[in-house]
Amino acid sequence: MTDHRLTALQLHDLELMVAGSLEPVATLPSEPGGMALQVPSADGPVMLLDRESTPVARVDVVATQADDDAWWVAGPVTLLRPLAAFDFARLRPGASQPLSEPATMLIGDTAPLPRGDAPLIVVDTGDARALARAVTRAERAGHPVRVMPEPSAAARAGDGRADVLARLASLAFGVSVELSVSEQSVGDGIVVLLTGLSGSGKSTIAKELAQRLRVESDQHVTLLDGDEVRAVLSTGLGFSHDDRMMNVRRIGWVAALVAEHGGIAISAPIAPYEAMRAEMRERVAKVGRFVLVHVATPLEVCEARDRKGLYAKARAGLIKEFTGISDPYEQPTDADVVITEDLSPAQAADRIIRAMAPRHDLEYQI
Ligand SMILES: Nc1ncnc2c1ncn2[C@@H]1O[C@H](COP(=O)(O)OS(=O)(=O)O)[C@@H](OP(=O)(O)O)[C@H]1O
Ligand SMILES: Nc1ncnc2c1ncn2[C@@H]1O[C@H](COP(=O)(O)OP(=O)(O)O)[C@@H](O)[C@H]1O
Repeated sequence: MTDHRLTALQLHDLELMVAGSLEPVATLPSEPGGMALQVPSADGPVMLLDRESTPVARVDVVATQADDDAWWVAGPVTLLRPLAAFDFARLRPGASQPLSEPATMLIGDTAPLPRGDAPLIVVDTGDARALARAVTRAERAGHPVRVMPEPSAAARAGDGRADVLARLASLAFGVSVELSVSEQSVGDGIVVLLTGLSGSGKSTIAKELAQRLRVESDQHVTLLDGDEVRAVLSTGLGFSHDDRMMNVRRIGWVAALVAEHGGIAISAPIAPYEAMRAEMRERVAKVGRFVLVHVATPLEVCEARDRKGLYAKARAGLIKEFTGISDPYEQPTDADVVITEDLSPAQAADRIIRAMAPRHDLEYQI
């Protein structure tokens, strides 16, 4: 007897066999479909162990194929005990809720959601976090959702993967299946720059935005916190024209790096000068998208808020070169989004998210 610890996808194979969507037979890799098992020896039956090393099924080997110093084995699979529950069990094959058709299957982390409330099929690739995010995103958008466990055969199918998944999903859920495909590329990175006076609400909105995107987007989100930037990245810099230019240049450099690697960077410096914002836009445009958000709370409102007492000090001449009082704030004329003070931070985040997804604005449901 040989033990074989199943991979996440091979566990899906068993799940589909139990649900009746896959033949209950292990196959050789040269045969289409089924579970292909490579084991160190081909003597006798193979015991299949789950992720906790519990024996869950047995393969009675009827065919073998040598491969370097291992063997591929094939034969009927017998389930020995119920499989441990999979994530979102209620949505998986075998849970037998009828689905209206046609259903759309999302392939890839950023596949656009269809309009309306058409049923969606999310693929479980074995990444629990990605699955949770995809299901949450689709359910929040009001779609009935089912989860299709990716079988090992789909992963082996190369370019044919999407077709294998669609065919099996159609079988598993009894509906015709359309595909919505996306593959994330480097150019998907985004930099959001929130600019505005001190106290305008940049940090509050930036935090709200980061929180929302961490749930709704499949991209990694980096919040370049203002205080942290000044304390670490720009330590030693003050508020002279040149120091501010350098501060925002550094923020732009880090943010562009995040975008270059496919992430979302959110930054919220005052960024008072047109030239520094243009420089950041130009730098980011080479690697991803740049979204300029003007938090346009008027000076009187910011000054009335004066949370840190800085405006009072600036008025009293105790702080020199204070933006809006004794240093200029050059109003942006090229903002992608303008946030007025009548919007709540949540409404402001909504607007920004819409502006971030111009190509398929239903990708982020608001
Ligand atoms: N002279 C002067 N002018 C403007 N702001 C001042 C100044 N001195 C200190 N502070 C505090 O520093 C925060 C602004 O830093 P930033 O890095 O965002 O500014 S800049 O983009 O480099 O212009 C800003 O914080 P926020 O209120 O969060 O905007 C101020 O609290
Ligand atoms: N609609 C609003 N949007 C954002 N902040 C608001 C709003 N209304 C009131 N505030 C308050 O204004 C202050 C803005 O501070 P902050 O977000 O730190 O601004 P900034 O980062 O631009 O200096 C916070 O105390 C926040 O609670």
